[in-house]
Amino acid sequence: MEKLVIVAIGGNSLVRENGRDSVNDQYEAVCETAVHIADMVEEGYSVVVTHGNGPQVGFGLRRSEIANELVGMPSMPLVNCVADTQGGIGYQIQQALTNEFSKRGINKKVATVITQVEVSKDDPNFLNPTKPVGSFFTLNQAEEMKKEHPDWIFIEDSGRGYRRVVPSPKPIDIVEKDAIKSLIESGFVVIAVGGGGVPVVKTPDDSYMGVDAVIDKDFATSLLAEQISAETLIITTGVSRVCINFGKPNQKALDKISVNETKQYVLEDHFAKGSMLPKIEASLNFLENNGKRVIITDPESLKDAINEQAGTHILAHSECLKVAL
Ligand SMILES: Nc1ncnc2c1ncn2[C@@H]1O[C@H](COP(=O)(O)OP(=O)(O)O)[C@@H](O)[C@H]1O
Ligand SMILES: NC(=O)OP(=O)(O)O
Repeated sequence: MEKLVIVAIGGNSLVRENGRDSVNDQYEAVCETAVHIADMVEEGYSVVVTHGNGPQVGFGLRRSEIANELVGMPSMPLVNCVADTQGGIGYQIQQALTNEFSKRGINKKVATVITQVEVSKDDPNFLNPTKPVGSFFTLNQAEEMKKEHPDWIFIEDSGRGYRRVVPSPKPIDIVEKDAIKSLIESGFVVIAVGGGGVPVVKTPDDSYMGVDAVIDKDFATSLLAEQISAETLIITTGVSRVCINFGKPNQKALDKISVNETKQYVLEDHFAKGSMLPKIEASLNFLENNGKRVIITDPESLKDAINEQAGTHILAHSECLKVAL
């Protein structure tokens, strides 16, 4: 039986630096990541892919706002912007993987599942927006924009600039989990919970209804990993390893750490809110709910990382004991 691995692709890792952030540039980045995912499939892993949408959902929301401001087009609710990014990025990953598999003669089919993710309507995060979306701005630019749009909230994002934030409730259930499981069991490489999933709440008559928010894809990925009993959770992002003292002269990259060490680093405030902290919290959730190992790395290091030659590895307690023996 193939080992089940879930790989989360960061939304920022698909947006190129130096302004190369068109849809075509993003497809190029997706194709590069597809090469590394195909390497893992060739090594015999059963792979589920999830992805972020932080930059892309912000771009979509802004496009809709500008069209509304300039020509009065009806604006697009945030929840629909999320669904659009799930379809748009899922399409690119699906095509890139299908082409890569065909080029290498890998006999695997790919399917993207439009995934609704249930959240609680009473989640306190609706009142305290924390999820950065869209472009990065200077402090001056953010202050100018705030004059025009007093209701927008900006935060500083890991030394990279200022970004708008939107509410980010915690995921509590993956509505399409059974469909995802069936596809995995039938041998598909499945792409799911894109952009953290389309956020929905249960109504009093037990129906689902979309809500305006962006779920953190690391939390949604960790929940999906738990619900499909994945062995390994891999989070790819812009750095090859997680660091302590990040961005300081005494920055140190982490290679292999235990759950307890990780918790200690969280208490010491080593991981930035809205960027690295959710990845770490999602990793701890997974490991405390029967997950075996988490790897955080950049897409280029995927193959080496799964063979323990790269990345930051966070190990469940029992796995640490195995390493020590
Ligand atoms: N302690 C840390 N170690 C490594 N990177 C960190 C740390 N704290 C913050 N970061 C930043 O967080 C980024 C990852 O968050 P982000 O770009 O928001 O994720 P995503 O790739 O999911 O879009 C890294 O590329 C790095 O710039
Ligand atoms: N939805 C989400 O968490 O996206 P990013 O990973 O791009 O921030």
